[in-house]
Amino acid sequence: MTSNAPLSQDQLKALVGRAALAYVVPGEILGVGTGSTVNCFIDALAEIKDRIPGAVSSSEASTARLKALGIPVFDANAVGELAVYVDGADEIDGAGHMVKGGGAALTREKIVAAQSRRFVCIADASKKVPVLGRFPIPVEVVPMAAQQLVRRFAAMGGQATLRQAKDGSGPLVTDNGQHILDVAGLAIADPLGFETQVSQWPGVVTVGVFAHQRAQVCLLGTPEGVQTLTF
Ligand SMILES: O=C(CO)[C@H](O)[C@H](O)COP(=O)(O)O
Repeated sequence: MTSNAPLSQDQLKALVGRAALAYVVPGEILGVGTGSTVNCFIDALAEIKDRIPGAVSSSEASTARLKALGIPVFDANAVGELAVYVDGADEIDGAGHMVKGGGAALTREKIVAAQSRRFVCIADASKKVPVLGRFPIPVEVVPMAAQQLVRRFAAMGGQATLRQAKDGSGPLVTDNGQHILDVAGLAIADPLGFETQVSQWPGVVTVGVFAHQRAQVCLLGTPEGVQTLTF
């Protein structure tokens, strides 16, 4: 018996996670992002792990999942340029610019993306937006600069809040020992300019707008199946 029920968000994530296998280059180490969509990709990747030497990971969480599935994880400093980087996004616009960092892994994600020739973004269709900024922009910051940066964002019309740990223990601490500001209320008309400007503010480690490291391909999970966007 077949069902005509629309695919759930989880099913769409699984669909694009599997579709990304087509971009894995046999014999080459690949870069792996972070998040629930990437978890689907990692699970699918395990089925073809004999075809790749391993991965460079963008977070402790992805490293643990890769290793648990028997996929070797390499130090970014031990390898050269990567052919492909597969990661999710919180938002993606029509030019492949993204907002990332909902999972707090933005700094290592941007580093691995910068080490890779091609960024393949995997996302369900709800992530596609005309203009970035509906999702509050994550910014990883050095803790002592947090309130100074809250004021800087306020001056440009944004409301920045310090992200809290889910266990109620206080501010969330990233894999790099830093904090995250989530900046609401900004419509990012010029992603490249915004990323360039905010990256220069003292205390900013990484801004979660990925314009310099934009996607070249997006596999978007839609009710009609996987839509491939190229930028
Ligand atoms: O940037 C990220 C983590 O820092 C993720 O890619 C982004 O938050 C999307 O996650 P998900 O696939 O769970 O929706």
